Amino acid sequence: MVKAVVLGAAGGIGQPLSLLLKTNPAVTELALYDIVNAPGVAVDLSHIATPAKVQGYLPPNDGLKNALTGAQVVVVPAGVPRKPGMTRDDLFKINAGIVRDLATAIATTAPKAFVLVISNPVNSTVPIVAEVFKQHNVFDPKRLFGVTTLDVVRASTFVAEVLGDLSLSQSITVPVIGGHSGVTIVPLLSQSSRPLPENLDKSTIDSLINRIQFGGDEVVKAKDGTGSATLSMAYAGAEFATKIIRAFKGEKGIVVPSYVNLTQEGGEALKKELGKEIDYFSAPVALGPNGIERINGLGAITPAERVLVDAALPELATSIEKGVSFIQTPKL
Ligand SMILES: NC(=O)c1ccc[n+]([C@@H]2O[C@H](COP(=O)([O-])OP(=O)(O)OC[C@H]3O[C@@H](n4cnc5c(N)ncnc54)[C@H](O)[C@@H]3O)[C@@H](O)[C@H]2O)c1
Ligand SMILES: O=C(O)C[C@H](O)C(=O)O
Repeated sequence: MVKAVVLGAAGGIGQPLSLLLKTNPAVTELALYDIVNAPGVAVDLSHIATPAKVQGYLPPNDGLKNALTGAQVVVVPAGVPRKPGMTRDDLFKINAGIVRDLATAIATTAPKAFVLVISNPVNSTVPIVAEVFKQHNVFDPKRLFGVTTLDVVRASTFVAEVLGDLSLSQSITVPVIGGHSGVTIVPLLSQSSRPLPENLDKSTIDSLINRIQFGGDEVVKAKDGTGSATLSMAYAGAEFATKIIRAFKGEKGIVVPSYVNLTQEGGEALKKELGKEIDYFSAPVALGPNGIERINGLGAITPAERVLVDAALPELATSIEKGVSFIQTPKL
């Protein structure tokens, strides 16, 4: 039995993500919570002929608590998206409080659930969730994930485009490490499961890296003020949730990049490799029934990739500190 919960289920990501979770036969219960429209979305999805029993919840009458009760997996795409000209960090002002309040509800109602954070800025919202859980003495780093899968999906697609054959995209995996914004997104093209041609010129490689790092801006610009990536994010979020559920149900050998807390198996070794005392980083993690079993290291990265990692660290550290102090600093 797997109960999955989507917080922010009526939004641009929430609706298609809920649809994809409803089509996952491993999900037996699907709870959809939003401050608006969730019951309608739930009734609509409930007519789909798959096992999950779907229920929608709004804030009144303990809606959030009832949605979360008994949850194994909680996916959080609640919050505002970017408009052209904004950075993800510009969303902090609104989304930090939303994520804090939802994390408080998860910590008190479903503290053992796997929490998958999509709301931006991910580099700060994941530390926010961790600090809230610490305040409630229920923090387990193995169960908290920043969803960076869209960067991985983009890397597969854009590499396949460079290779001139989109049909390759589903078989190409490229580890994307660091964090989830601009220069903190570090694709390790040298570790692509399908090597790039050796004679590829530097400007093609540089623009490929730049496109993966700023793929989100490409969508924000194209949507022209109406939001950011929703459909590709729903696909990526469902892919990630499916892997968490498969590992939870006992499948072995699943390794996925995710933005995680480094106070756990493999974290110290990774910090040594990074050469920086940092508490969160996106790296490939090995999954098991209790969440993260081990954080993997960087592998054999090239000197050029090392430059990208070094460039990511200062911004990451600032974003982490911003999230942590949002919870730790007493409000006047
Ligand atoms: N991690 C990633 O790769 C990634 C990718 C795309 C978007 N995002 C982020 O995901 C978030 C959502 O994007 P979207 O396009 O779906 O936005 P959206 O505005 O379409 O949907 C957000 C939903 O959250 C709901 N919401 C707001 N406050 C809430 C609360 N307190 N409790 C429950 N629900 C609440 C809204 O009612 C809305 O339905 C944004 O912060 C965006 O930046 C992250
Ligand atoms: O770009 C955004 O603001 C949304 C998301 O983080 C993305 O990468 O598409």
